[in-house]
Order: sequence, then structure tokens, then C-alpha cells
Amino acid sequence: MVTVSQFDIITAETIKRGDATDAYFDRTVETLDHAGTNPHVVAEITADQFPTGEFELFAGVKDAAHLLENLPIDVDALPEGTLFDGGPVFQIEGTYLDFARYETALLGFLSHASGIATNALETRYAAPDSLVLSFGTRHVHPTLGGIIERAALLAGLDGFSNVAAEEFVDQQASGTMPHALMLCFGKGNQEAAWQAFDDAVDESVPRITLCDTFSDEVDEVLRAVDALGDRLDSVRLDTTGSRRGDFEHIIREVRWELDARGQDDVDIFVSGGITPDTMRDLRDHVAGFGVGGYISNADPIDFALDIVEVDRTPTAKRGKLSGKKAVYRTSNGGHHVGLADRSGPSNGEELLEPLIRDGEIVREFDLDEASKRSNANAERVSFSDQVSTS
Ligand SMILES: O=P(O)(O)OC[C@H]1O[C@H](OP(=O)(O)OP(=O)(O)O)[C@H](O)[C@@H]1O
Repeated sequence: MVTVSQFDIITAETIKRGDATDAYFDRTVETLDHAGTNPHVVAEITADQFPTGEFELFAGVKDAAHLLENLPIDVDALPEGTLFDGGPVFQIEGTYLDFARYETALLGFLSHASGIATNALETRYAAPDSLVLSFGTRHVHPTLGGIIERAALLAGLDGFSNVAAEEFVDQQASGTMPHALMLCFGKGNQEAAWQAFDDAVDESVPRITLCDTFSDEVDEVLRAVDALGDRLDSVRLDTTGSRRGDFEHIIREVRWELDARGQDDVDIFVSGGITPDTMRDLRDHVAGFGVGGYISNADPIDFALDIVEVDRTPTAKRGKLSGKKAVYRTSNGGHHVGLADRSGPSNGEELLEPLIRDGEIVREFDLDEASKRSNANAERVSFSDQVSTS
């Protein structure tokens, strides 16, 4: 039997106990306990102190809430799926020693999921009318599969490939055939591979043949048309980088030859090294994209947690803004950061909402709603303009 320790995996139980922490927090607990010091604090998580005009997508709130659940603290946070820009996204109020050791895991949950969600949103807005699927969990540690696919759906992607992630989202994984399947049938036997797939796989799975393994893309696509006839739904081109040349030209040529044979309803999907830039170039010629590393390998957001108030007195380290804050979306779609005990901008919408009250989670985590929120937020802040000019 395989045990988790054979995989160097930090378990959910370890994280929940607060043991996935940095050693200096253990030293801090030891020192404060010894000194009999344990102030009431407000601590805030921010990426930028002031708004920058660049928005990112907030994710990881469900896991963060479950991490802190049952600690005797209050937490306000942006709703998952909010586009944020400056100021606190997460605000904890309580006795410091009650949550000190959780900072490491808390920042990790929020930083990683928000970075992935932000890149996924970039791909969503690079091809708003195309089918976009998350294909990249193979690039990272397998324990991240659920987090990546959930963040991709939060950003409005249409689907994902990692089967184990189905447990966390109310949707089935999608995908048809890898090059490995084509290679198992061998060069010259592409028709046998496609036909075997058609014979074996449930009717609910679209017939999307991979058409780049052994020969020219146009050649393999036309052979797939002959092999599967009306049963062929789409073709996928995943041409390896060294053979790609002018990928847009290859795709347009495939489209042309399909149309010339009356196969207008056969769609083209592309994958392999896809980025928002390539999506913008190709989106008029294809029905959809499989995006891997651009989403799964996203840089985590550079969140930091800082104490901003100690025993009701504003205080902060140099470079950070003291005092408990409120964050507002202004009527022009921008963000405004102000002190919580002052009035905000007229017509400003306050964005931090209760998440935990005395240890109890007081919010639902509905992925569909969060996805709708991210889409509505992205429209409101003109995210498409932000990413097309960056
Ligand atoms: O390039 P990314 O955007 O990260 O996307 C992930 C890639 O992984 C797979 O390719 P791979 O060559 O591994 O597929 P194969 O197993 O079918 O050869 C998939 O078909 C994508 O091309």
C-alpha cells in the first residue's frame, strides 16, 4: 500500500493543524507565550498597497476559509471571483496567537489559486467566443490538479482535462486522444486508431481526432474525414514546436481543404504552447483551444500578510499602510482604498464581505456564481483592454 509519506506530500490534516508553517512562526509563538504577550490585531493580505490600474482575479477563498474555520477569529474577504487592484483582499481580526502559524498556508492557498485564475482569465478574454479548456495539470505537482481546474472554471473556461478534479467541481473532465494512442497503432495506421476510438468510446464523447502525429496535418485531417465520415466532429492539431512553421497558415489551409470538401461542420481545435497572444492570432480560424502551461504554470500572486492594527491602534511596518481598511469599487470601475472608519467614495461599492465570524464560515462557495462574478467584474473593469495592451 502506498502511504502519503512516500510522496513527500504535506497532508490536508497537517495543513489544517497549522503545521505547514515557517519555523519563525513557531519561534514567534514560543516567544510571545513566554513573554505573556498576545495582542488583539487586525492583519490584512494585500498585493499592492494602492491601486495600480492592473486587475487580478481573486481565488482560493474556499480553501482559505476552511483553513481558518473554528479559529476564534473574524475574517472579511473579497468574494471569490472578484477582480482586485490594491488594498486588502483578506482581513483577519483576533488575538494574534490564534492564527499566527496559519499565515504560510493561508498565503499559499490565496496566492497560487489567484495567479492561476488570473492567467486563465487572460486566456478567456483572448478568445471570448472560442471553447477554451485547461490542459496543463501535467506540468505541476498532482496535488494541484483540483486547484488548477477549479481556478480555470472560476475564470470562465469551458472545461478541463484532469479527471480527479471532477471531485471538486460539478463538471466532467474532457479530452479525446493523445499521441500515445496514435503511436500504439503505428505509422500508416492512423485510420485504425481513429476507428478503434470511435468503436470503443461512449457516444457522449465528441469524435475529435488528433491529426498531426506522423504526416502533414492536411493529409491526416482528410484521412480522418474519409475514415469517420459524418461521425467526425472535429480535428485537433497539436503540431510539435519544431515542425510548426507558420501554424496559422497550417490551420487556415486545413480549414480551406475541409470547406472545399463540404466539411464546414468539422471544427478545428488547437493545443500545445498556446498563450493569449497565439489565441488572439488564431481565434478566427479555430473553434477552440487546449491551454496548458500558460494556466498551470502561472506565477502566484505576490500576496503578503501584515499586521496593521495592534490593540486598536493603527501601526504597520515601513512601506505598509496602517489601520483597518475598506476597499471600494468606484462608479468608473476603478478601486479605492480607504480607512474602514471613514466614509468611502460616493456610489462606491464596498468589496470586503464577512467570511468567518468567531470561527464559523458565514458564506457559501458556489463556483457558478463566482464564475459569473468574475465575468461581470472583468466587463466592468475592461479586463480585455488591460490584457490586449499588456
Ligand atoms: O503545451 P501546453 O500549453 O502546456 O499544453 C499541454 C500540452 O500537453 C499535451 O501535449 P503532449 O505533447 O504532452 O501530448 P501528447 O501526450 O499527446 O504527446 C497537450 O496535447 C498539450 O499540447
